Amino acid sequence: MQVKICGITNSEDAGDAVAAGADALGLVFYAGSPRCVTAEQAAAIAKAVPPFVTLVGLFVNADSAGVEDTLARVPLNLLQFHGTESAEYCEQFRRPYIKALRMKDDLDVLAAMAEHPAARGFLLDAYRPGVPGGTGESFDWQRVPQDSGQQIVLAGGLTPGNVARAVDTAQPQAVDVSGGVEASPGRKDPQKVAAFIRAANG
Ligand SMILES: O=C(O)c1ccccc1N[C@@H]1O[C@H](COP(=O)(O)O)[C@@H](O)[C@H]1O
Repeated sequence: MQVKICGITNSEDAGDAVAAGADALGLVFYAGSPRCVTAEQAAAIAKAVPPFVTLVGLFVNADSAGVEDTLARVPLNLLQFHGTESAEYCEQFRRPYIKALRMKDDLDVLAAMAEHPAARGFLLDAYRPGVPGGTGESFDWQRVPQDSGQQIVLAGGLTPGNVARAVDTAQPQAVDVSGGVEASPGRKDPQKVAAFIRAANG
Protein backbone atom coordinates (compact mmCIF):
# COMPACT_ATOMS: atom_id res chain seq x y z
CA MET A 1 0.00 0.00 0.00
CA GLN A 2 1.37 3.40 -0.98
CA VAL A 3 0.96 6.07 1.70
CA LYS A 4 0.88 9.83 1.23
CA ILE A 5 1.17 12.04 4.29
CA CYS A 6 -0.40 15.36 3.36
CA GLY A 7 -0.18 18.81 4.90
CA ILE A 8 3.53 18.77 5.76
CA THR A 9 4.56 22.23 6.97
CA ASN A 10 8.14 21.75 8.16
CA SER A 11 11.29 19.71 7.56
CA GLU A 12 11.10 17.86 10.88
CA ASP A 13 7.66 16.42 10.10
CA ALA A 14 8.86 15.56 6.59
CA GLY A 15 11.86 13.66 7.99
CA ASP A 16 9.71 11.79 10.50
CA ALA A 17 7.22 10.75 7.81
CA VAL A 18 9.99 9.55 5.49
CA ALA A 19 11.65 7.63 8.33
CA ALA A 20 8.31 5.95 9.06
CA GLY A 21 8.06 4.81 5.42
CA ALA A 22 5.89 7.41 3.68
CA ASP A 23 5.93 7.07 -0.11
CA ALA A 24 4.71 10.62 -0.75
CA LEU A 25 4.47 13.91 1.09
CA GLY A 26 1.86 16.58 0.33
CA LEU A 27 2.47 20.33 0.47
CA VAL A 28 -0.66 22.48 0.58
CA PHE A 29 -0.60 25.70 -1.45
CA TYR A 30 -4.11 26.79 -0.49
CA ALA A 31 -4.41 29.88 1.69
CA GLY A 32 -7.61 28.63 3.32
CA SER A 33 -5.81 25.71 4.97
CA PRO A 34 -4.09 25.69 8.38
CA ARG A 35 -1.42 23.59 6.58
CA CYS A 36 -0.70 26.15 3.88
CA VAL A 37 2.97 26.69 3.07
CA THR A 38 4.68 29.38 1.05
CA ALA A 39 6.93 28.47 -1.87
CA GLU A 40 9.94 29.39 0.29
CA GLN A 41 8.86 27.06 3.10
CA ALA A 42 8.11 24.32 0.57
CA ALA A 43 11.52 24.67 -1.07
CA ALA A 44 13.18 24.28 2.34
CA ILE A 45 11.10 21.18 3.11
CA ALA A 46 11.96 19.73 -0.32
CA LYS A 47 15.65 19.82 0.57
CA ALA A 48 14.94 17.43 3.47
CA VAL A 49 13.16 14.90 1.23
CA PRO A 50 15.11 12.01 -0.38
CA PRO A 51 14.95 11.77 -4.19
CA PHE A 52 12.76 8.66 -4.31
CA VAL A 53 9.97 10.08 -2.17
CA THR A 54 7.25 11.76 -4.21
CA LEU A 55 6.69 15.41 -3.39
CA VAL A 56 3.11 16.40 -4.18
CA GLY A 57 1.87 20.00 -4.53
CA LEU A 58 -1.80 20.50 -3.63
CA PHE A 59 -3.73 23.36 -5.23
CA VAL A 60 -7.37 24.43 -5.02
CA ASN A 61 -8.67 26.43 -7.98
CA ALA A 62 -5.41 28.38 -8.02
CA ASP A 63 -4.68 30.93 -10.69
CA SER A 64 -2.36 29.49 -13.33
CA ALA A 65 0.37 32.07 -12.82
CA GLY A 66 0.53 31.20 -9.12
CA VAL A 67 0.94 27.49 -9.89
CA GLU A 68 3.66 28.25 -12.46
CA ASP A 69 5.45 30.45 -9.94
CA THR A 70 5.39 27.65 -7.35
CA LEU A 71 6.63 25.15 -9.94
CA ALA A 72 9.56 27.42 -10.71
CA ARG A 73 10.56 27.54 -7.03
CA VAL A 74 9.73 24.08 -5.66
CA PRO A 75 10.81 20.71 -7.13
CA LEU A 76 7.39 19.06 -7.11
CA ASN A 77 7.04 15.57 -8.62
CA LEU A 78 3.26 15.49 -8.85
CA LEU A 79 0.42 18.01 -8.77
CA GLN A 80 -2.84 17.40 -6.90
CA PHE A 81 -5.79 19.52 -8.01
CA HIS A 82 -8.34 19.54 -5.21
CA GLY A 83 -10.93 21.99 -6.53
CA THR A 84 -13.20 22.08 -9.56
CA GLU A 85 -10.36 22.34 -12.09
CA SER A 86 -11.09 21.27 -15.68
CA ALA A 87 -8.88 18.86 -17.62
CA GLU A 88 -7.75 21.73 -19.83
CA TYR A 89 -6.65 23.69 -16.76
CA CYS A 90 -4.83 20.72 -15.19
CA GLU A 91 -3.04 19.77 -18.40
CA GLN A 92 -1.70 23.26 -19.13
CA PHE A 93 1.19 22.73 -16.65
CA ARG A 94 2.47 19.67 -18.54
CA ARG A 95 3.22 17.88 -15.27
CA PRO A 96 1.89 14.59 -13.93
CA TYR A 97 -1.21 15.23 -11.88
CA ILE A 98 -3.89 13.54 -9.81
CA LYS A 99 -7.41 14.92 -9.58
CA ALA A 100 -9.33 14.99 -6.33
CA LEU A 101 -12.99 14.02 -6.51
CA ARG A 102 -15.23 14.96 -3.61
CA MET A 103 -17.67 12.13 -3.05
CA LYS A 104 -20.96 14.03 -3.08
CA ASP A 105 -23.91 11.63 -2.84
CA ASP A 106 -24.93 12.08 -6.47
CA LEU A 107 -21.41 12.09 -7.96
CA ASP A 108 -21.01 9.72 -10.91
CA VAL A 109 -17.45 8.69 -10.09
CA LEU A 110 -16.65 6.97 -13.39
CA ALA A 111 -18.04 9.90 -15.40
CA ALA A 112 -15.98 12.36 -13.34
CA MET A 113 -12.87 10.27 -14.00
CA ALA A 114 -13.58 10.22 -17.72
CA GLU A 115 -13.40 14.02 -17.72
CA HIS A 116 -9.68 13.79 -16.87
CA PRO A 117 -8.15 11.30 -19.34
CA ALA A 118 -4.62 12.55 -18.64
CA ALA A 119 -4.81 12.26 -14.86
CA ARG A 120 -2.37 9.76 -13.33
CA GLY A 121 -4.90 8.86 -10.68
CA PHE A 122 -7.85 10.04 -8.62
CA LEU A 123 -7.93 10.99 -4.97
CA LEU A 124 -11.34 10.32 -3.49
CA ASP A 125 -12.20 12.59 -0.57
CA ALA A 126 -15.29 13.29 1.53
CA TYR A 127 -17.69 16.02 0.40
CA ARG A 128 -18.61 18.84 2.73
CA PRO A 129 -20.29 21.89 1.15
CA GLY A 130 -18.05 24.95 1.14
CA VAL A 131 -14.90 23.11 2.24
CA PRO A 132 -12.58 21.79 -0.49
CA GLY A 133 -10.84 19.15 1.62
CA GLY A 134 -8.90 18.34 4.77
CA THR A 135 -12.25 18.00 6.55
CA GLY A 136 -11.36 14.98 8.69
CA GLU A 137 -14.56 13.37 7.48
CA SER A 138 -14.88 10.06 5.69
CA PHE A 139 -17.37 8.77 3.12
CA ASP A 140 -18.89 5.39 2.38
CA TRP A 141 -15.84 3.37 1.24
CA GLN A 142 -18.10 0.93 -0.57
CA ARG A 143 -18.67 3.68 -3.15
CA VAL A 144 -15.10 3.35 -4.42
CA PRO A 145 -15.39 1.74 -7.86
CA GLN A 146 -13.52 -1.53 -8.28
CA ASP A 147 -13.67 -1.50 -12.07
CA SER A 148 -12.33 1.96 -12.95
CA GLY A 149 -8.91 0.81 -14.15
CA GLN A 150 -7.53 3.92 -12.44
CA GLN A 151 -5.04 4.47 -9.67
CA ILE A 152 -7.18 5.29 -6.64
CA VAL A 153 -5.94 7.26 -3.67
CA LEU A 154 -8.37 6.92 -0.76
CA ALA A 155 -8.61 9.96 1.53
CA GLY A 156 -10.96 11.64 3.95
CA GLY A 157 -11.05 11.12 7.69
CA LEU A 158 -8.51 8.31 7.70
CA THR A 159 -6.75 7.56 10.99
CA PRO A 160 -4.41 4.90 12.38
CA GLY A 161 -7.56 3.31 13.81
CA ASN A 162 -9.67 3.03 10.66
CA VAL A 163 -7.22 2.83 7.75
CA ALA A 164 -6.91 -0.97 7.77
CA ARG A 165 -10.70 -1.32 7.48
CA ALA A 166 -10.78 1.37 4.79
CA VAL A 167 -8.14 -0.44 2.72
CA ASP A 168 -9.94 -3.74 3.14
CA THR A 169 -13.24 -2.25 1.99
CA ALA A 170 -12.15 0.11 -0.80
CA GLN A 171 -9.06 -1.74 -2.11
CA PRO A 172 -7.29 1.44 -3.24
CA GLN A 173 -3.76 1.65 -4.63
CA ALA A 174 -2.83 4.32 -2.09
CA VAL A 175 -4.12 6.12 0.98
CA ASP A 176 -3.75 9.77 1.93
CA VAL A 177 -4.08 11.36 5.36
CA SER A 178 -3.76 14.79 6.87
CA GLY A 179 -5.74 15.59 10.03
CA GLY A 180 -5.78 12.00 11.31
CA VAL A 181 -2.05 12.04 12.02
CA GLU A 182 -1.76 15.56 13.44
CA ALA A 183 -0.81 16.67 16.96
CA SER A 184 -2.39 20.07 16.22
CA PRO A 185 -3.45 21.78 12.98
CA GLY A 186 -0.35 21.90 10.76
CA ARG A 187 1.87 19.76 13.01
CA LYS A 188 2.19 16.02 12.58
CA ASP A 189 2.43 13.57 15.47
CA PRO A 190 5.30 11.20 14.54
CA GLN A 191 3.80 8.31 16.50
CA LYS A 192 0.45 8.67 14.73
CA VAL A 193 2.23 8.88 11.37
CA ALA A 194 4.17 5.68 12.08
CA ALA A 195 1.06 3.90 13.38
CA PHE A 196 -0.90 4.97 10.29
CA ILE A 197 1.72 3.63 7.88
CA ARG A 198 1.97 0.35 9.78
CA ALA A 199 -1.82 -0.08 9.80
CA ALA A 200 -2.16 0.83 6.10
CA ASN A 201 0.32 -1.88 5.21
CA GLY A 202 -1.57 -4.48 7.23
O1 LIG B 1 -5.23 19.46 4.12
C1 LIG B 1 -5.88 20.48 3.86
O2 LIG B 1 -5.94 21.43 4.64
C2 LIG B 1 -6.64 20.57 2.57
C3 LIG B 1 -7.21 21.78 2.23
C4 LIG B 1 -7.91 21.90 1.04
C5 LIG B 1 -8.04 20.83 0.20
C6 LIG B 1 -7.49 19.61 0.54
C7 LIG B 1 -6.80 19.45 1.72
N1 LIG B 1 -6.24 18.25 2.09
C8 LIG B 1 -6.50 17.02 1.41
O3 LIG B 1 -7.67 16.43 1.96
C9 LIG B 1 -7.39 15.08 2.31
C10 LIG B 1 -8.24 14.61 3.45
O4 LIG B 1 -7.89 15.30 4.64
P1 LIG B 1 -8.16 14.62 6.07
O5 LIG B 1 -7.24 13.42 6.17
O6 LIG B 1 -9.60 14.26 6.10
O7 LIG B 1 -7.79 15.67 7.07
C11 LIG B 1 -5.91 15.11 2.66
O8 LIG B 1 -5.34 13.87 2.64
C12 LIG B 1 -5.37 16.05 1.60
O9 LIG B 1 -5.09 15.37 0.40
